Amino acid sequence: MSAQRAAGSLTDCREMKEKNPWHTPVTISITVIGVIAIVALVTVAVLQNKPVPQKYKYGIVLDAGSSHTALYIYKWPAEKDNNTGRVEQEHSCKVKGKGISSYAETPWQAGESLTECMEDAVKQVPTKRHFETPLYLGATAGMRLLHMENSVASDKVFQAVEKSLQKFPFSYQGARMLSGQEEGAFGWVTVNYLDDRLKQGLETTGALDLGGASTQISFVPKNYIISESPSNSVTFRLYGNDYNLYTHSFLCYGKDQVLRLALAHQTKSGPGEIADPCFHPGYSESKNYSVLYDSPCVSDRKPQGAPVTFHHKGEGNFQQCQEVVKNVFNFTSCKYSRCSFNGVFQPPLHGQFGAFSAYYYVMDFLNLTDTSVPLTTVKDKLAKHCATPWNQIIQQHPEIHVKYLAEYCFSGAYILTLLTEGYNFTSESYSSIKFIKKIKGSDAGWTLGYMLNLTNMIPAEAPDSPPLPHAGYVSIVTVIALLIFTLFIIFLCRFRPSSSKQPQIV
Ligand SMILES: Nc1nc2c(ncn2[C@@H]2O[C@H](COP(=O)(O)OP(=O)(O)O)[C@@H](O)[C@H]2O)c(=O)[nH]1
Repeated sequence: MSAQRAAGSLTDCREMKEKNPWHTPVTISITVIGVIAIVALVTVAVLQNKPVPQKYKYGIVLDAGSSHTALYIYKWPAEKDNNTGRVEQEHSCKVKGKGISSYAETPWQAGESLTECMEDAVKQVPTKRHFETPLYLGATAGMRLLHMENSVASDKVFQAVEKSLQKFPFSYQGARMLSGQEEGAFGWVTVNYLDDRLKQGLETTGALDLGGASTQISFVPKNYIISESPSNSVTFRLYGNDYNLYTHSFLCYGKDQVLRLALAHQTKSGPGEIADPCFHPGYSESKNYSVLYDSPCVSDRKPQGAPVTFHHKGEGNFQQCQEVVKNVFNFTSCKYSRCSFNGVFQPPLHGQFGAFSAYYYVMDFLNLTDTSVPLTTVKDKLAKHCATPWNQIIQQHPEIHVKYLAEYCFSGAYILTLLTEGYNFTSESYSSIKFIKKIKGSDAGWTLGYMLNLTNMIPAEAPDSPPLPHAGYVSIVTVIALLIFTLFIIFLCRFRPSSSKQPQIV
């Protein structure tokens, strides 16, 4: 029936043209005007909503760690309101030499050490963006220890660093010491931001950071009773979601300071020689006592009348090494419902964890980043590594810094002990840890979270998203315009002839 009707109306249209010769030009004119109107409408829609060419903003953060300083340049789209565009790491630069806290006696050198990476940053950031690019320096546990030891010296180091950074054409925002709690919390923000967990309100990932002088654990526990230890809690409201984060930073439990603690513990028995199970058989070095005890983490353990040097000899025994490492933890006192170690409150572990910094360096070298491998196998592999003679290790890895190479057995044993005995990861929950260096091209660490916080780049409430993306908007306008035009043509065909036929009827 409808096909017949459609055929009928087509015949009508044909008849109409034949009977009304003036009708064709009118229809053509209307059609042309209609087409022009639609083209104009769609052009306006396309141009009005077209994204402007991508421009970027930049931010620079210097991570002044205990062992070294690293500079990170971040970049994000400039046209997003309130800087809410996705932030990515654009570039990084490792400052040559040691951390700024090692320049306590020559503070000006701390400032000077940053010059090369800063000059690199000047080249990396487009010149017209220099003056508006914020520049931050955050110092962590190395400077915390120097401050404890000698606050005048740490102030001088900060002054020297500040003087040096202000010479560059960026918007200098200050150099300051981060608290352990900030270091832990911003590491957690970085990991979850990069994984897009915050914006989407997904279950968050815990953050495990192992530095040279301190180590941090941060995660959102299940059924967390904050009042049990308020100093371990940080609350955030991000993208409209509330987070009650547990975080703790263990000063002196970074891998360099723990090595000192372990050695200091062993020198108690006899100061002339340390037969160390955590170093490879055949390893033999003469070391300086004053260097070993030159840290507030161990200074009170220095034996009376110790000689100037001691002989550090490797034994390569993983089982014994584990015992040595366990001795640096205190598991006896806990005034809370549960503790990790040294009387520090820790709620039950919950969710997945990302372990970065030295966790990654060490486990990656040892080929142990796969946490689906049973813990017993991990320990067996590490025991084999520890028992390998030192000369063989050097021969097998000529490209690796000897200091790092000598310490992997100790560091591996420390990491496993810290995770299992310290934080209570079991053979089952060990697989919830992922050893990571980067997430989507950006380094895992506290720096990105620190900058996101200081530049207000993570809003407390979820931003209003535009109702449609640009392409969607243009498509809808086009479809609606075509629909109106088609209806208009149909209307013309069906109703116009009847008025032109009337005079004939009359
Ligand atoms: N094996 C290895 N260790 C590293 C490397 N870079 C840094 N480390 C060590 O890893 C530990 C942590 O370094 P880092 O994350 O820079 O911590 P921070 O200096 O305390 O902020 C320190 O003991 C460093 O000596 C690396 O590339 N390889």
